Amino acid sequence: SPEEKVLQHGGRHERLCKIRVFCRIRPLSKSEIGRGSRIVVDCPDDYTVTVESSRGLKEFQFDKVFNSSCTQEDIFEDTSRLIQSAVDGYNVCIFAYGQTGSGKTFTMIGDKELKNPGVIPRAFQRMFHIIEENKMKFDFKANQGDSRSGREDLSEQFIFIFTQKLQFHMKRLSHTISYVAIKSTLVHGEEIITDKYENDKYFKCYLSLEMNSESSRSHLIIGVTVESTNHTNGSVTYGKLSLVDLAGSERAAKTGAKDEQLKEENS
Ligand SMILES: Nc1ncnc2c1ncn2[C@@H]1O[C@H](COP(=O)(O)OP(=O)(O)OP(=O)(O)O)[C@@H](O)[C@H]1O
Repeated sequence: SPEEKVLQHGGRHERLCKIRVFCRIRPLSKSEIGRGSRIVVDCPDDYTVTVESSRGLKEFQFDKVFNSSCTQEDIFEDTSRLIQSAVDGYNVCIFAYGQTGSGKTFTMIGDKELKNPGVIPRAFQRMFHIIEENKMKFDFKANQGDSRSGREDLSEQFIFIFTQKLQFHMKRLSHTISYVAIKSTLVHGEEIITDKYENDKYFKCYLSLEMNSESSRSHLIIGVTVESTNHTNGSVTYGKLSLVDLAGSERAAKTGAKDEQLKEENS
């Protein structure tokens, strides 16, 4: 809880509780250009977005606005210090929210070929870098479900694999997965990968829907807990990094999602 952290960290309360909201504007896609669509969003400065609507120009304020020419590097530059914060014992959550096709998956994961990797693979690269630099030991496993909540644990909906070159691959899993645990150990730059999962019926993350031919109608939540031991005084701190690519925020009726897909999307 914030109170506990205040006691632990004294005056750093503000930093611990701070929420920052960024807005990213994506460029028009080829199909939008083909349909003759035009841009109705503008950012007059780094903090303001204006949107043309039937009731006039609407203005919104953000902590930062990234215009359509901003790169994946630009986005990560502004979030990367949070990775160090997680290693330092803070709880950090980065999530993407927006309607289908707005660019959440592109921002968080990247394009399919990973030529333009997004926040998640970059975050892991940065984390491995910090770990290697500090000669730390890395223990990595998927979160376990919280049986008290009575809900299916969303963090069980993923599987991620690191190759020896620390490349990042990921597959979204259906919520029917009963248990997933991936463990990866990195000691002094040498990586050992062990993985284990019961029920390997994962399915491809891209599902075709009425609003977006490549829509991912599931939430993706990756949680990493970082345990750091101070070898001078033996104190142990825990930081948590949660990286989330939410399902589209539009009304379900518009998407055509049904049954299991709809259940997963609503959770
Ligand atoms: N900043 C960007 N630059 C270039 N292409 C982009 C950008 N953002 C998104 N795209 C492209 O736009 C398309 C839709 O983006 P994306 O799949 O990330 O949307 P989404 O918000 O995750 O949608 P859904 O909620 O349905 O999963 C993709 O083909 C993606 O590659």
